[in-house]
Amino acid sequence: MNSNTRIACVMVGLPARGKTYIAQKVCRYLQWLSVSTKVFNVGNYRRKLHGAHQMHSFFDPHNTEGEIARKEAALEALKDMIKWFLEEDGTVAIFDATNSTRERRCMIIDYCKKYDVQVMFIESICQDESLILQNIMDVKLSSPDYKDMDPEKAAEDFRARISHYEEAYETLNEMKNESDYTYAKLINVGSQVMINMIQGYLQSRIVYYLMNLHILPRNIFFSRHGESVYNLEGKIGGDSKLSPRGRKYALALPELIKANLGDQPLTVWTSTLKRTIETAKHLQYPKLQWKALDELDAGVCDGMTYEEIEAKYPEDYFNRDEDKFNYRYRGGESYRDVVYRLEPVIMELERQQNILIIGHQAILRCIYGYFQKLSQDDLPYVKIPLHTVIKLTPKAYTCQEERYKIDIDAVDTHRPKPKRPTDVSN
Ligand SMILES: O=P(O)(O)OC[C@H]1O[C@@](CO)(OP(=O)(O)O)[C@@H](O)[C@@H]1O
Repeated sequence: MNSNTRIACVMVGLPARGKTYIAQKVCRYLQWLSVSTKVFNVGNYRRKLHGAHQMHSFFDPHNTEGEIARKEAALEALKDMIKWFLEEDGTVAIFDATNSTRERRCMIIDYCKKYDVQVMFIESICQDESLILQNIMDVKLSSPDYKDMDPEKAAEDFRARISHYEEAYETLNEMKNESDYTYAKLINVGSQVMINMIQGYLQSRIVYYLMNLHILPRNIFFSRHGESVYNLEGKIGGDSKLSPRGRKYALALPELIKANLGDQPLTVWTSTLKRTIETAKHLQYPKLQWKALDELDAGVCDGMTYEEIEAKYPEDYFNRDEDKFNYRYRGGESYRDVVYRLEPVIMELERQQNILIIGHQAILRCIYGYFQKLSQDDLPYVKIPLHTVIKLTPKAYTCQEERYKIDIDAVDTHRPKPKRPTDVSN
């Protein structure tokens, strides 16, 4: 990938079409892959410049004052975006606004051209009235625009705002001077994607990701394998079997899943290692083994205890705690390496509905970190205990989380981040 690549993903579409949802998802996906990415939400600039409580008339295309004010907000956001590219070495900016007229899109293209920023439009079209309504209820009414307002009045005002935008809305159209624009048009998120002039690696990754997104309700379950013989002995890696308590956990798992899911369909994903396959043994669902889900490779330290590593490779042991995300075991992997190898798993997870992943400590940390937006500092230390099922339910912009601990004892394999004496300067 060319390190000078700068891409502005410019959202297009009427209000309440899921643009912000898509913007946030793409941002998270790229940040997780260590691509420097940031969302610029023009609504926030508008509120900062012109106050939060603008009623629908502000958005009327015949209201010249409102028109000027909205353009001003867009320009402010554009300036900040360019500043971010230049000063903070940004790679992908997501410009989140309606950008619903050709004039506005033309202005953005001209502005970005000057700074050698590629523009990729992402248009979201939604024809499903019930989804639009749900979006208004779930997201828009809690926006700062409608703080302390009667929800019915707020919904009415928001609908009037949409009508104003509808009046002026021009969909991306290759017949109307937009034939050389780079864009992806999403119709009813998850059902149809049309693309034009996509170029380069990053743009195609983004399009592929957009093609896999859906907004159907579903649950993602995570469980580590039951306690393994190596866990009991404090050894890392390896391919050991379950301990007697681990086998008990495997027996108890189906009931917990059934109690949560009822008769809904589910697919179980495991790694290719014995301890996850054994844990999935009693689950009566379709199963899939992924090599990509195998535990972080500890290289020369595989099969050792942390104490043995500290004694034999003290420098490595220290370095790992200094920067656990980037530390790569000799002949093995780092958390960063694991994130890259899990990319196809995330892509497939986005496409699927109910999935249970029976995985490993480091692997589940990386996948959980994607959904819960953990930083690279926190991700390698997050607690994913044995004999616990984590259920994630994706919501508008967050993931609701529940944890179910099965009452079967297991060792604790979590090592907290060691506290180093802080630098005392006077
Ligand atoms: O990154 P740290 O915190 O060492 O955790 C990863 C380790 O977790 C372990 C257990 O200590 O996972 P698992 O139980 O899946 O075998 C090791 O195999 C693995 O090296």
